[in-house]
Amino acid sequence: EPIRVVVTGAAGQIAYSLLYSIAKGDVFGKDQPIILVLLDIPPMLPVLDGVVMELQDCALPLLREVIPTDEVEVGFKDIDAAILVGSMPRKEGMERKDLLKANVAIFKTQGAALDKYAKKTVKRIFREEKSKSFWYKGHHVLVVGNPANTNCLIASKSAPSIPKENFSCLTRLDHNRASSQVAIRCGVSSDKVKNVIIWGNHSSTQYPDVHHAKVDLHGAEMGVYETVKDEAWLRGDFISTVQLRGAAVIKSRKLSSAMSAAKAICDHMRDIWFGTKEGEFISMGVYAAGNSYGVPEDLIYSFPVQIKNKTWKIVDGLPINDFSRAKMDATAAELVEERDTALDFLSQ
Ligand SMILES: NC(=O)c1ccc[n+]([C@@H]2O[C@H](COP(=O)([O-])OP(=O)(O)OC[C@H]3O[C@@H](n4cnc5c(N)ncnc54)[C@H](O)[C@@H]3O)[C@@H](O)[C@H]2O)c1
Ligand SMILES: O=C(O)CC[C@H](O)C(=O)O
Repeated sequence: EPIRVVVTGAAGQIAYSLLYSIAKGDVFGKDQPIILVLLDIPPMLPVLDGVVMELQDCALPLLREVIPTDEVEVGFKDIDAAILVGSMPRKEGMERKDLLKANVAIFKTQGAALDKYAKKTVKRIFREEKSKSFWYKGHHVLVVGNPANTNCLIASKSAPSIPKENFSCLTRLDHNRASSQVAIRCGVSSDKVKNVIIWGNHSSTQYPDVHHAKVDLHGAEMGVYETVKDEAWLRGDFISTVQLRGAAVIKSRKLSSAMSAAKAICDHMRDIWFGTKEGEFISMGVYAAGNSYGVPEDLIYSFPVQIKNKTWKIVDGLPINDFSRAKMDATAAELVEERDTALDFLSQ
């Protein structure tokens, strides 16, 4: 049976890099037929037609149907996975939270539409509770549009019939950036670095943490701190490079990142579908309720996560030193402020 995957902002630049990878089986598997639903706003329908033509012209065997639309009831009907990209990107000099007013309304509307039209698949979700950790099976809504954490929280709050655990936001791009910076520094390929963590907000307050990360150096697994042997870099330029990378790409390209964002979306969704590797964790923004790190509960906060049977679980019990604690709290404080501002906008 084909699965139905909706991508919003389908006429935009991230979607242009993303749709081919999804349609050729990089995300949901090489044997999984797909119906791609492309949602954008009415003025972009002519552009969507061009995207449909190109997808057809790729002659991809797994792609059974492409449905372009500007209607949420068509876009979200019976979906198995939703990738919510559609929104405004920031320009040079803006912070991601400057997009809050413009974008948060989109995610409120789309959360409500998911609640209404995506119900059939949502009912297939079941929930199993294990002490403090929660495991869920089900279909997934990934929020990419910025400010991604707060948009995700608002979409989820606007979809009360969908469990919060079926929503996540993209911090995998930051995770990949952190892994790659460490790999370059150690002179290894990026697949030799595992278990970096992005804590908190997909913003310049995010905390890229390598205290628990490992590098495979010629077959020997080593801690990143002991391998890099440069605490000043790890606590200084490494962190700021990852925190400010989005802005650096905009400054250079005059457009926000798209190829790397699309790759990160594929990594994120593939891990939801197929699980994370044994002994490894990845970063994603998830609902903070029940976390063991003292992060305020009513936030979408990026944590280290392991995924099995399409269900994610925050990795508990990692020791947190004072340096990390302060940074984790600072990014949480920003998220609290963003949430309250967003709720304020939406109530006006
Ligand atoms: N979380 C991340 O890591 C990450 C990474 C890169 C970009 N982003 C964000 O992703 C978003 C999209 O970036 P882009 O470069 O593709 O932008 P873009 O401007 O190229 O494309 C955005 C598309 O969204 C469409 N759109 C706007 N409102 C919509 C709505 N209500 N419903 C459906 N579609 C709508 C636009 O018409 C446009 O086609 C931005 O907010 C950007 O900041 C997030
Ligand atoms: O706003 C930006 O920073 C650009 C898009 C994305 O969030 C990124 O991290 O590259």
